[in-house]
Amino acid sequence: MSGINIGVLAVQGDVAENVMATKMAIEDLGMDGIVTEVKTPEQIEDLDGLVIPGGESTVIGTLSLVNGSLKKIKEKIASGMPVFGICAGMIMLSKKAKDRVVGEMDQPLLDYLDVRIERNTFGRQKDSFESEISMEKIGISKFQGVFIRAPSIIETGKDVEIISKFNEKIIAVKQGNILGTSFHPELTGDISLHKYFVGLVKAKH
Ligand SMILES: NC(=O)CC[C@H](N)C(=O)O
Repeated sequence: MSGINIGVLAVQGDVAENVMATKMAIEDLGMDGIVTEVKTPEQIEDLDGLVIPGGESTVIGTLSLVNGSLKKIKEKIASGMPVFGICAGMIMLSKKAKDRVVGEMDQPLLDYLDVRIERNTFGRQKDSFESEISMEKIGISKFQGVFIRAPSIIETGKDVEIISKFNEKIIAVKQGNILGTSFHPELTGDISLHKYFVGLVKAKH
């Protein structure tokens, strides 16, 4: 069997950091695989897994809609491709998102992860913070959560597993092959969560 091919959606946001963390995860697991920045539907078609980085979800959504990659990502998720949405990436995966300040938003979403999200739950850029969190359910007992204009999950559907909470707020979830976090693992130097995701991709490969 050939190596795995993981893409990092390179529209906007923390792309390079996620390419690096995913490459390190593959290497650390002793696996054969490549990680590439992807933008177009053609590049997304060939992937075994996709990371959607944090950034600004309205920008990522609108640009992906315009160039046709949103539709292609939806098709790939429907066919079972594992996907890891980080912060804005998790917002992109959701069925419904509102903003803490602005309220209901009509922004392009992938409409897969059965959750309702509140954007900017923890405040603005200046309210960014770090805190130790835990994800026992997926075997990670200690992790440094980096929260930057981070969302939280305010409602979950029946197929959604809650992986972590911080101050009573849901900050990490899993639904089948879809993984989402409010925080930014690629900014910590700890690749355990990226390794977990690569494991999902491998299992599906
Ligand atoms: N760090 C991030 O990805 C922030 C997400 C951003 N607040 C949004 O709503 O899209």
